[in-house]
Amino acid sequence: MSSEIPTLRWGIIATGLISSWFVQDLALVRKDAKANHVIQSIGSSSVDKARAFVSKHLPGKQPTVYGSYEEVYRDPEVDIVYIGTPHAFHKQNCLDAIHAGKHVLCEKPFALNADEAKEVFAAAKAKGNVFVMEGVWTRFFPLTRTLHDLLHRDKIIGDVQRVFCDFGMKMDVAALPADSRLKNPALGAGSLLDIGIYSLTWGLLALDPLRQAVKPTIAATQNIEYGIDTASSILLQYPGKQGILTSTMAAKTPTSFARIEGSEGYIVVDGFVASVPASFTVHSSKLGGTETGPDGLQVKKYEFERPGRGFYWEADAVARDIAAGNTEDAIMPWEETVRVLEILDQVRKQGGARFPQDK
Ligand SMILES: NC(=O)C1=CN([C@@H]2O[C@H](COP(=O)(O)OP(=O)(O)OC[C@H]3O[C@@H](n4cnc5c(N)ncnc54)[C@H](OP(=O)(O)O)[C@@H]3O)[C@@H](O)[C@H]2O)C=CC1
Ligand SMILES: O=C1OC[C@@H](O)[C@H](O)[C@H]1O
Repeated sequence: MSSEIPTLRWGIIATGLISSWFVQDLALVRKDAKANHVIQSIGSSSVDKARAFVSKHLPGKQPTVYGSYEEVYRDPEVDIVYIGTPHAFHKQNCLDAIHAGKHVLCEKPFALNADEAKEVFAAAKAKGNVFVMEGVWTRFFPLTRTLHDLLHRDKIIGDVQRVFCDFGMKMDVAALPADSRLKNPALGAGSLLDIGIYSLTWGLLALDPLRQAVKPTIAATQNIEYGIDTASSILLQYPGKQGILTSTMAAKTPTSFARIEGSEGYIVVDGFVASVPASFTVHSSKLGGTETGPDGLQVKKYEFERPGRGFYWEADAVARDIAAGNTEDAIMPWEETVRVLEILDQVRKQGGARFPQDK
């Protein structure tokens, strides 16, 4: 790769909440940017929606606007398609973009189940030379990378033994319209794929980040209401270590936390706003500092700045991968997307949440 930072031209499909967050972040001026991001075109179910999206979220910019997704796939000025549609459309959107020869960054969850994800990756492999990644943005945060290194490179709390993680949102499912992406099973609704995926992500990052351990034993239970899981609890059992990973759409107030326990201490990840933590605190006999907590362990808090929301970290990684000729990213490779979806499939099998698209 040359010393110049790469430029990537994005075609955005769908003009909902996440697409607005994504483009706002990519439009930020950053002094430490690792790539230039150009919002080249916007595709929506209606050209008026696309125009309104641009004037609201990209003032002063003039991307090409389309009243369909197909025109984005066909746009020769677009290098990569960002997919911000509801879960149930991800597979077909990915296949269509790949078929047109575009790189793809697809929002989480990558697909409804592991079979769908494998179908997309097979298509990408057959096409050759297209980069595809699931946008699990929190994996790319400096906070997450630092936590990963402290846990696994420095073994700052010794051997990881247990992980607790909860993500609770107040979504008032009863009041949502039947066609909401958060309520309609045909759109992939439910707590598990929408927010439980984050709890599972923290669990896997702590317990088995490199997919080296044997596959875990899974025990799971789900509240099924309105035909979807409104709450899910997962127990992941690895030899000598376990994760307790939960999600609910019925929290009284939004709650999120993660606590990772090891043989020499523990780490509390906190300051969450929805899926995003602000800091973590290490309590350990291995810190080498002087400040100690009531439990006699040394204590160190790690805090992180996050201008905007933080989508540019995953976008920069994607741009650098593409410039380097990679078809997968090392932090979120295809195998990891499949591992996560296989666990989610197993949880739904035990818990009872079904999508019409499941075989
Ligand atoms: N990384 C993160 O923090 C977050 C990720 N997400 C993920 O982003 C994706 C989209 O979520 P979000 O932006 O909240 O969803 P929204 O409901 O806000 O937007 C979805 C958009 O998809 C398009 N769409 C196409 N078909 C349908 C349909 N049948 N019903 C509804 N919308 C449709 C519409 O855009 P148009 O009419 O322009 O085509 C719509 O605006 C999901 O995969 C979700 O999990 C969501 C929130 C946060
Ligand atoms: O990814 C997400 O994180 C935040 C939630 O509000 C949202 O529903 C979900 O898709």
